[in-house]
Amino acid sequence: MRLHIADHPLVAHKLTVLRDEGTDSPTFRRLADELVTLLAYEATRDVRTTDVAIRTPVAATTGTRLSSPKPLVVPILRAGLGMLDGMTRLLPTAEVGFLGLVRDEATLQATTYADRLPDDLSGRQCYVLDPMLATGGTLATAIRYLFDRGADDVTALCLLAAPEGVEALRDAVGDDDRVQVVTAAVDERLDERGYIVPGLGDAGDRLYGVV
Ligand SMILES: O=P(O)(O)OC[C@H]1O[C@H](OP(=O)(O)OP(=O)(O)O)[C@H](O)[C@@H]1O
Ligand SMILES: O=c1cc[nH]c(=O)[nH]1
Ligand SMILES: [Mg+2]
Repeated sequence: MRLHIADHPLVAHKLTVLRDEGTDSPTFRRLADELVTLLAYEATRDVRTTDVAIRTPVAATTGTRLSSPKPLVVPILRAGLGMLDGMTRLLPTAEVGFLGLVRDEATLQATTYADRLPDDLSGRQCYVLDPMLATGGTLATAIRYLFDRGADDVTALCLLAAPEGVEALRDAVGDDDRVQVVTAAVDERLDERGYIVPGLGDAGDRLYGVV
């Protein structure tokens, strides 16, 4: 598994406002959207492209366009939805599949409650959107789903990760280079409730309200 931590002052600035408990929901949504666009720039570095012949007003030249089949973007409901617009702004031709997972706050086990993905993902590059990589259970389940359906590679975009979650994911996927995690930061640790410290709290609640 490859891990990329976006190291950029704009990312650090936006993340700081996102973490602040005084940041209201509309601002949180806007910043999550902006941050994912910055992460998407790094996350799509290996997106497949094809050469294409074009003419500029001056000369003939060879350009680049995204290859087929189209990339698949998979937001993990609920909180991953807050990253979808920012991602599709950069990848407007991508298709979108949905996975709904919720973590039991007592056992920290993730269960799947929604699956609207194509059955066959052979040849597809997949981009999973989930703001929080905490224990890693949710992301490990999502990645397994995608590979079980034949995905070629899976890149996860996370706003924040815990070291424990990164290690757990490494244990789950091993040295499989087809898996990449791109995150704005790896924080200090998980607390006893499985929350990222210092983190930003419950991403879904901050985006959409407490359930
Ligand atoms: O790494 P893990 O320990 O599995 O935890 C991370 C998951 O927890 C949160 O989802 P939550 O279960 O709160 O659902 P929500 O997005 O609907 O709020 C978060 O959005 C991740 O999906
Ligand atoms: O810190 C955390 C951990 C899991 N899920 C969240 O939304 N936040
Ligand atoms: Mg939540």
